[in-house]
Amino acid sequence: MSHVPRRAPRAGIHPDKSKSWLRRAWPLLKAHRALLITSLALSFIGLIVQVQIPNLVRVGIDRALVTHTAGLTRYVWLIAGLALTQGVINYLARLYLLRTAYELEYDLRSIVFSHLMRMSYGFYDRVQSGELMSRATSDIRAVQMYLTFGPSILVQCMIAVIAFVLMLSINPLLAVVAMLTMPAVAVLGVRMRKAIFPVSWLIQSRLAGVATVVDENIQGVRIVKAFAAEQRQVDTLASAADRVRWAYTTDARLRSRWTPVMDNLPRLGLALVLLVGGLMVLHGHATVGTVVAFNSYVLMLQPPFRMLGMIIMMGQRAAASSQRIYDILDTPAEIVDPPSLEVPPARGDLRFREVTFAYPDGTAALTGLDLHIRPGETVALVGATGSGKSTVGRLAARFYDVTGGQVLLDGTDVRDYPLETLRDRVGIVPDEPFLFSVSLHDNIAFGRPAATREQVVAAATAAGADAFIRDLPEGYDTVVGERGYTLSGGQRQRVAIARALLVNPPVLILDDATSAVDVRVEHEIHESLRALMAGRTTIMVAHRLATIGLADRVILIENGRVAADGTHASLLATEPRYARVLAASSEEQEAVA
Ligand SMILES: Nc1ncnc2c1ncn2[C@@H]1O[C@H](COP(=O)(O)OP(=O)(O)OP(=O)(O)O)[C@@H](O)[C@H]1O
Repeated sequence: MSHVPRRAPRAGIHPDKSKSWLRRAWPLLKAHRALLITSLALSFIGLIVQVQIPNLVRVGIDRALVTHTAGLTRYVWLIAGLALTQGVINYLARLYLLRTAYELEYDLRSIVFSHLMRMSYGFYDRVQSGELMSRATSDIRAVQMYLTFGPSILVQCMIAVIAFVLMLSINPLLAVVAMLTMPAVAVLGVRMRKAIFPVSWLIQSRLAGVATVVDENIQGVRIVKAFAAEQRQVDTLASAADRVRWAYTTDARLRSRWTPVMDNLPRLGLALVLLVGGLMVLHGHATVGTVVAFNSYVLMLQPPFRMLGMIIMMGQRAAASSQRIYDILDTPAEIVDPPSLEVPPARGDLRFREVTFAYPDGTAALTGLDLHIRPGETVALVGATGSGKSTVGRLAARFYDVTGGQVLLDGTDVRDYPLETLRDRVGIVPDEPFLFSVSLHDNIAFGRPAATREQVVAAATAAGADAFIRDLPEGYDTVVGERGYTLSGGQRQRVAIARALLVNPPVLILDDATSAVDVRVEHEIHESLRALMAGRTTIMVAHRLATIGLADRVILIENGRVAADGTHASLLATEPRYARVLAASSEEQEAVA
């Protein structure tokens, strides 16, 4: 996998939960202050320049056109020059603001994603992946928008103060008249946003609903077809799409009601200025240039007032979004590195001592499990469905921590190993392996990205994957996964085994990892495993007799503890429960076949 050098986030979120959301985000904002402040300062300077333009128009009209005391071109050039300057300044201000926004977004995304990667199995058991995706995208965007565009809008509002002061110095009465419509613009702007905003939320969540329906039905299209449920699923989509349509129509109705109001307020302002200003001109209390200039001010000042409503809503949304992001960041990783980093040399001795374990939702899975697996042993775990076999592997790799008792690897509690070392020593191949949408080489080298092609091929050969990979159009460079070549279940399992083998762990856990491979290939895999890695401790969660036959020892698990322990032959002879479990699982397999 190619590794792009990345920059670490410049700062984090303040860990103190009692602080307000903005104060917690402050370190992040502070880390980017140079860019943000430059952008705000530039936009402030740009606004000062902008405010000068109507004033120059006023002086130009009065002197060049009314009193003929100055030349016209001079003002034209001055105004053009100011407009150009303002354009350049605004260009830079906007560029820096957007850069700040995307830098912030990058940091937030890195912080959230790194945290998600640290979270343990228990966390992912509890949360919904769709919800996490939304937090990782729209919530981050909402916070970023407010943190950067919020200050920028506030700076734009300052234009109002500057312009008002300037207007007061020119004509106090007309200045007040020009500002008359502003409170109405601000109040109506807030009302408009309040009316429209909930509908925008609704649109977002309903669009997400449609996306989920589409996504699930495309992922599960084989099931839909198997049950000839196409029409029903189309109906499900239609009703989700109908909800989106309703939300959009409501949004359109609200917008078409509000937009004319908001658009006409400036015209009302213009009319007022023309009325009062015009009367003043007629009575000699104001100049024509003043009326023209004040018209420009009215038009210039309304947008920032309109945006006040937006900034309030953006603030509310950002507060809610930040809370959801903080909820993730405030969830501590349950499985973390221990303080002491002394570890014994790897031998592959695994011992479960009085282990009890319940999943985070309270389901008891292990209830006093005692088991010792010696270095180099191959052990099959056999038991009824739900008896706790997979859980044994998950605790050995410390995906979860035991509720009681201890899991010892080479005499040391797994909780005393640095996680990276532990995962190097305990390799686990799940029954439903996940492949990334990258090449087979990169999928196999996932745990050892620096591995050479020879090492990857050796691992694939041991896992019985080399032959079929070579037959693929692009061999090891074939891209698999969602957007690539589709492998069969058994082929995927072999790739996953190769991936675990490349790390060369002293303890290998095959959690039903060969269930989709036919018995002959399974035998080949185990033969090559045996030859290649004599001395490796292997635990197999096994249902098939053929798999069990490969084990030195069989452990019968019942209700989360060891019910019997011995060779296949001895258990078959002495343990009726073992015979019953085998009979049940072979019946199950026949039913599946
Ligand atoms: N992530 C989880 N959250 C909550 N309960 C779980 C979780 N995984 C497993 N369990 C429960 O823990 C118990 C033991 O599960 P485990 O997967 O270890 O059984 P198993 O023997 O491997 O079963 P199977 O042969 O069907 O794979 C079961 O009651 C199961 O429902």
